[in-house]
Amino acid sequence: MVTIEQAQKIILERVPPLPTQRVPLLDAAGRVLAQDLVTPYDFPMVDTSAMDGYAFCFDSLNGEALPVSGFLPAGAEPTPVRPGTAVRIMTGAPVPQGCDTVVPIEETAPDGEGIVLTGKVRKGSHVRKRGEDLRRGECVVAAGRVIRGPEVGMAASLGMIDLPSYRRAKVALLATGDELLEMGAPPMPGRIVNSNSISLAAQVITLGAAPQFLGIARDDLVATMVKLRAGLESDAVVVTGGVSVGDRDYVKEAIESLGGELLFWKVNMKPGKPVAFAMVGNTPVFALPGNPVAALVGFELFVRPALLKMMGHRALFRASVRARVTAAVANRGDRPHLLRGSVVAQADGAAVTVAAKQSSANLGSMTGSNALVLLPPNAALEAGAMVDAMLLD
Ligand SMILES: Nc1nc2c(c(=O)[nH]1)N[C@H]1C(S)=C(S)[C@@H](COP(=O)(O)OP(=O)(O)OC[C@H]3O[C@@H](n4cnc5c(N)ncnc54)[C@H](O)[C@@H]3O)O[C@H]1N2
Ligand code: MOO
Repeated sequence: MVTIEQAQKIILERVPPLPTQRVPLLDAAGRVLAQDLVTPYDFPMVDTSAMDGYAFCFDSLNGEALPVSGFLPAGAEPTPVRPGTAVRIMTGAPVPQGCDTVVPIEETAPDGEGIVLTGKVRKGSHVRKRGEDLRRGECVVAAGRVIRGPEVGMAASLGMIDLPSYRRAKVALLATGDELLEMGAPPMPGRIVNSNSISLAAQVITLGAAPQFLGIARDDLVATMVKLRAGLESDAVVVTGGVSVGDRDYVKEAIESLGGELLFWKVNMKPGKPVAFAMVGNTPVFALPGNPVAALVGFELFVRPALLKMMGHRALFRASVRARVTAAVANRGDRPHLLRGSVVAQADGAAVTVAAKQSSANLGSMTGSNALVLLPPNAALEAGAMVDAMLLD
């Protein structure tokens, strides 16, 4: 049996990064940038007005009214401006030759055919200088950053239509168990609906990866091997159920019969002790327990960091906050217990309320929760004690 940290280390040492590819900007959103994005241009490309106002040469001011010689909206071609005159200019228009200063409309007053300046003016004011925002050759987004709205916007502003990014992991999901019913079937005594595959698929999508459903394998070695082999076409396989010590738990045997290298089985934690991890060729295979909460907790701790690493992410683990428990909690078992709870921000810091029912078969302990609190064996905490709560969203 390994610890949570040992299991994570073994997994992260083995999972390979996925290939990178250039993809259209919208498809790149949510992926990780594979190469530094470098601007081939200065931005702004020319000195540009930052205000709707008037542009002129500061040194030609002589206290007299300035005749206005033209109008320059954004997008128009600028023509040179004679010293001692001003041009009406709009925000975003290039500052024309002969001008170095802009005053906003509100700081001027009309005077015959021209204007007078009503406020104090500084030379060069309200002009965004060429290269002030970005310098040619500068890295504007570093490799390893997650691509979001601002990053695709930046790429578009450089004239690009695609970005080099890591591939989305294709994650095959296999459920095992004779008791399982297909989704949509009414649950009945002794039979349960396969909820794990859809739960895990939703988590996979949230990470920016792509789920692929392998369906349900009956409790039979050959049936499990056939489905598992189909999953090896994907970038990773996640199996649920059939990984404990039961007479019909065939998952480990199926992995090994396909030539897989079993790297660990059983992690010292609750829920989710019977977790196995294997490499079958280059494909990581995660065998999670069938209990729905154990499967989701196993996904959080082991599958999520692995998929993130494969997809080029640098931050692989969830953030934690120090939080006050709102009621006494205890772990009477001999395994570290990951309690599901709900963290809220309060005036005096974060508080976490641990779900009342913590059975690993009870999805209800997770549906209302947004955090996991690790309680060591035999720990007993009073209300108000401080814990680390790992935030799940
Ligand atoms: N003698 C022992 N028995 C068990 C041990 C043990 O150490 N010794 N460990 C227990 C723990 S802890 C867990 S967790 C479970 C995990 O067992 P398996 O991974 O083999 O899972 P199954 O037995 O196939 O299923 C457990 C449970 O989960 C339900 N299930 C299975 N698949 C799904 C699915 N796709 N969707 C929803 N629910 C599913 C299944 O019906 C069972 O109720 O083993 C303990 N036993
Ligand atoms: O590890 Mo199991 O999830 O305690 O039931």
